[in-house]
Amino acid sequence: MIEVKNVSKKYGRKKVLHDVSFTAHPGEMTCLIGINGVGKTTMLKIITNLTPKSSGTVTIDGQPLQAKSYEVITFIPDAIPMPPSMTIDQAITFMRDFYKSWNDTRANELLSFFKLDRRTKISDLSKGNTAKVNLLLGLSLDVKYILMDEPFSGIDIFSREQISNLFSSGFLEDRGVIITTHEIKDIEHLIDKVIFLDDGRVLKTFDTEEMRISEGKSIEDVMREVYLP
Ligand SMILES: Nc1ncnc2c1ncn2[C@@H]1O[C@H](COP(=O)(O)OP(=O)(O)OP(=O)(O)O)[C@@H](O)[C@H]1O
Repeated sequence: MIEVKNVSKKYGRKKVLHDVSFTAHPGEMTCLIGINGVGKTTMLKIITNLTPKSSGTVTIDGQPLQAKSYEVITFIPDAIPMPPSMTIDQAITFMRDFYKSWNDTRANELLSFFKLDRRTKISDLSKGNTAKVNLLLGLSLDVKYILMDEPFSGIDIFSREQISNLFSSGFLEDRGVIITTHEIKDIEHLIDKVIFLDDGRVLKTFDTEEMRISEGKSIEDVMREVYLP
């Protein structure tokens, strides 16, 4: 389990996260929802130690993040972190050399799922295909927890559909996923737990299935109540 407890973050004098607490579990998709600038990316970067927190604690399976944690958790940023001059194949080789947890079989499955040609240069890919390669590089690591920052941002409806199909097709297996988004339409059916953020604060947290059963509400219904009172 990933446990975020009373985490606050300041950039200079600006406080961007206020006492944020939540948990994310293996086998579940936890979604951080909020408009641009509420602190979603900062939260993911704090969990993976890419940015320091000002206070609070983060533990992964009861342990604070340490160098070997990168074999259990990965962060997929909203833009591909590889040079545009690389081919997909070179990016794969880089990842394979760098990470012990790299899984070539999974990478090959993803290449065929997305119908990508490994000889293509990243600079020659469409926005949608760039997003798919970015996901492929992260999802091909055999890690227990995957953090994804806005995987649907700025891509066409067909690419969004294909990525959403991938998420529901068993590729995520029993891994724990934390995903950020400001539009839940494409993945609403896949989300187990929701954390609404506003201005760096948790507004509401709920289990989607429980909410559907007890109050008959979808995530979008609750969103309207929370953000448009
Ligand atoms: N390195 C930084 N230095 C100073 N301020 C920053 C830095 N990174 C983010 N911020 C500020 O922190 C706040 C939260 O940013 P963050 O990127 O975490 O939000 P977000 O919810 O992910 O937004 P988006 O959906 O636009 O990515 C914003 O006001 C942003 O301008």
